[in-house]
Amino acid sequence: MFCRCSTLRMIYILMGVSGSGKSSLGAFLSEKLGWPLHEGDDYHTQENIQKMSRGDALSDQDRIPWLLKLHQLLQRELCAGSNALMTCSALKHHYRRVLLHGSRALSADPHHELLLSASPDVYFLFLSGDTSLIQQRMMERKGHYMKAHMLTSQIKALEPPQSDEDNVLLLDVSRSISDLATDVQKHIKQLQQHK
Ligand SMILES: Nc1ncnc2c1ncn2[C@@H]1O[C@H](COP(=O)(O)OP(=O)(O)O)[C@@H](O)[C@H]1O
Ligand SMILES: O=C(O)[C@H](O)[C@@H](O)[C@H](O)[C@H](O)COP(=O)(O)O
Repeated sequence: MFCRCSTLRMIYILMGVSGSGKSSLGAFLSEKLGWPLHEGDDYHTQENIQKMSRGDALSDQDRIPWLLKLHQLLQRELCAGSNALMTCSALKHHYRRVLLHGSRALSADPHHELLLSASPDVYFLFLSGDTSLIQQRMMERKGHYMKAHMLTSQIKALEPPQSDEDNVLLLDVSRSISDLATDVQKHIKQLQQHK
């Protein structure tokens, strides 16, 4: 259950395929806003990391326990009344529901109204754009277990947020990190005005 209090706080989940810029934008925003950044990849099991390092895509079974851990972390931040940032690929609609609603999303009817409604204070920043640009950046990225050829399976798994997910800000990966951060800051201002 999400805590509801009157203090203004928000959590952004930076989502998108590997190489889309989640960590880069997350680190930039964390520095600029002074908000903590939780790197979703830090919560993967060793088995998941080893699997991805071997070049195998994760399955739903691999990801669900990871998403439940991230859900708990989100809840702790919300209950503490903190602003925070989190990176998480959150590739599928179901994964985003698990992040927002935890185990309730596993047992409930997927079309249940509760699960389709936006969760207050939690927004997704969806980094999306040209596949060849992302692939190029992954090839140039040094020392990461996720190699560029894994992008194909990431894109195959991706279910871009549709209109029933109205808690999403779309960000184009071709833009500079500082321009993307400016858009996020504008979004924060708009939310503050409407609180
Ligand atoms: N908007 C951007 N402009 C230029 N380079 C970027 C941008 N976003 C990410 N990169 C670069 O692309 C690579 C992948 O970004 P990263 O933040 O690691 O993605 P992710 O966390 O989604 O896997 C990094 O080397 C990063 O420096
Ligand atoms: O759901 C997944 O398949 C993983 O979470 C994946 O999307 C994630 O991208 C990797 O953990 C690599 O990490 P980077 O996103 O930092 O490349």
